[in-house]
Amino acid sequence: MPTSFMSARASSVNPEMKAAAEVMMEIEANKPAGNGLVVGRGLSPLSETLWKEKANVELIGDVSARLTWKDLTVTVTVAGGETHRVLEGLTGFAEPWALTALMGPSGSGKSTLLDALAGRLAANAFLSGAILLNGRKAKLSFGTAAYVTQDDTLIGTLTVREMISYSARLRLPDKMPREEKRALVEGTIMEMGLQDCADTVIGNWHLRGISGGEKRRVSIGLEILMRPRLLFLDEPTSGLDSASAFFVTQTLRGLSRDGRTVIASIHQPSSEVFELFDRLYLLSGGKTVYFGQTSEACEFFAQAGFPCPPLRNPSDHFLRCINSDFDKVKATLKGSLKTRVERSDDPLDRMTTSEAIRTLIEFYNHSQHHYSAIQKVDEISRVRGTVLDSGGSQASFLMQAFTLTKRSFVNMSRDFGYYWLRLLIYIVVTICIGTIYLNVGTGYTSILARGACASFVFGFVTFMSIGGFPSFVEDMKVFQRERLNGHYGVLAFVISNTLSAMPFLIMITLVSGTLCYFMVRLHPGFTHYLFFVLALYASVTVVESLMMAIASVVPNFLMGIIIGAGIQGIFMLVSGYFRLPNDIPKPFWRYPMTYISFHYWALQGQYQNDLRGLVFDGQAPDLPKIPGEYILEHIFQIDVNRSKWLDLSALFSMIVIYRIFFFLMIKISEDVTPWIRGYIARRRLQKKQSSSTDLATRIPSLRGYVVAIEPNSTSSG
Ligand SMILES: Nc1ncnc2c1ncn2[C@@H]1O[C@H](COP(=O)(O)OP(=O)(O)OP(=O)(O)O)[C@@H](O)[C@H]1O
Repeated sequence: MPTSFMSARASSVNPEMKAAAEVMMEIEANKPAGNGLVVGRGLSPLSETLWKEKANVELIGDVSARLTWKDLTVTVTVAGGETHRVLEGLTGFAEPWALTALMGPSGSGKSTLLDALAGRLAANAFLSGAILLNGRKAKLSFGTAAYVTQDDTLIGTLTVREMISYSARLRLPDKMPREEKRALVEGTIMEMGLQDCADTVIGNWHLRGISGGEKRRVSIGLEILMRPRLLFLDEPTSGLDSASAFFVTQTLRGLSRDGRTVIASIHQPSSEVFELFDRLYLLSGGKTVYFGQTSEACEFFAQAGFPCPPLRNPSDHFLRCINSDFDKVKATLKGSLKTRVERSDDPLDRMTTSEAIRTLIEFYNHSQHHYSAIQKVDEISRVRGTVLDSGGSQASFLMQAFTLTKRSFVNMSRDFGYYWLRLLIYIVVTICIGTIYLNVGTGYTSILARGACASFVFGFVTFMSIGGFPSFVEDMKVFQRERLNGHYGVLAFVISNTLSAMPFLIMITLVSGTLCYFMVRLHPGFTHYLFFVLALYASVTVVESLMMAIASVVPNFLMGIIIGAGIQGIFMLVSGYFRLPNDIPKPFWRYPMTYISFHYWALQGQYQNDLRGLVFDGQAPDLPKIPGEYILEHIFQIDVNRSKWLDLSALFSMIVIYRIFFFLMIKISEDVTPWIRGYIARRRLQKKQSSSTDLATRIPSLRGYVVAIEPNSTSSG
């Protein structure tokens, strides 16, 4: 038997091992296809039974995902440093061949539980407890698990088919024939019932596109395309009509029947949809009300004293029993409904929902469901299964970079606001510059006019690139969703983002630069024209790169624009126009700020490009002519020994530096930030534990509680 498929830490001929070997032989028979795409069905229900009997063995080769969580508690820090427990001591599991529903009233913690399981908690949340995948601690983001979040972050200018096709090309192996890829895409479109809108654009602020429910189905389709081993869905049926909700849930059930592990939070399923779920996890106020077979939930509620009335949808009944948000309204109406309440045999009419929830939680904690959940979690956790590799992209780096560049280019070319409106504004503004400085000449006053014109072009015209920021923020949102689901790497994104914008930036700067150059009649000669256009292109690209780097840190478009504008304002101040270079206060403003400012390099280069070699009139007709070199050195205080091409190189280097910075910011937020947050969370927990130990030493009766807050803790994120 190949060692990659089996590693047993038990003696060679014990019965456990024999059974495990039988399991592995079956896995071997269901081995994934040779193209590397995991299409195997995992273990059959027969093997599943065998697997259940295993314990304390290492089971390698079974590519299905068994997720367990034990004593999971999530605490968030709210305003004023107060902490608030969102989830409290949850224990449960999710297995292949079973579709698990997470249900509960709004605010009960469904999304938080999914986020915690998927390793995507917010920065102010930290968790304690153990989450294990196949008996091991695992990082579930970046492709190991797929997650369909509540928001549909899609590219509005693409059609449904294009969106799914690009996604397929980004993730499927390069070697897979086009026909097969197309078949997968079409299959997904069919599964999600999107045939009728497959060629309709998704829609954005200026394009009316598909409906909200269709967007939801596209989001789900994008994730089920690769048949992930572990799939989380946050309210996949919200916004869908009952028929669509049924078919979508049926697809998810089909996926689970294929050996995948699927957990979905769901709000208000119809009885038909509800029956499609195998296991139900009911939450209220962050606590478990019920976890067990869906088919046994009604009996559980009946035993707890809350039988589901005939002809009522069980899920409606459960949610009515555990939603305490309207207790106050009920209390107010109690007087007017007195007679009805007295005659009613509904227990909920005779107690508040908070009381009902307390009763149910208490009942669950002492129920067989709870004990068997704990037993099952221990059983699954003991078996150390396969370390699931990232189920993300199987496409090569080049394929990812090429597809992303193409997709981004198509998106930009269709986005009116992104480039076309900007191109129009650039043309209008440069025509204004051209008419104001028309044929500037070489008179005495033109010296100042040329300086002012260059300063306006490299200061304000480049500043207008900030207008692309809202689109960058949208790009970043799509990137974050796709990246967390492992669709492609950071480098491929940064490269594609740089390349795809190039044609538009060249077009914008070529058109506006040419208009400005010839209308103002700057220093004649092709190299002078080329330098001017290249410096303009480099400056606009630096601003784009700077804004993209800001978008990676500040994903809010208003804050991003304010920060970007502030940075550019500071750069302009030290560019050498508003204050001459030698007069800029030292050391901070002169060094390093002038050298960091791209305006400084652009202006220095353009001054040289424009003035060197020209001769200007003196202040009066009888005064001698002034050579450009003299103006450069003595009026604009420019180092004439430095080549203007060096200034241009500095500008191009800045593009590279900002792009590297952009790359690093993403990597830091992915790798370093969670580590720091984890460290802080551990420190906080340790502090809490030591203060509890102090208390317990002083008050012996508290000792038992100290043990209760010592579960092995993991950091958030
Ligand atoms: N990072 C956070 N900071 C502050 N509060 C939070 C945070 N995350 C969750 N909460 C709070 O925890 C509670 C549970 O939120 P969660 O989004 O998990 O609920 P939900 O059951 O998914 O609700 P819905 O069905 O409305 O989406 C809410 O009261 C929410 O405000």
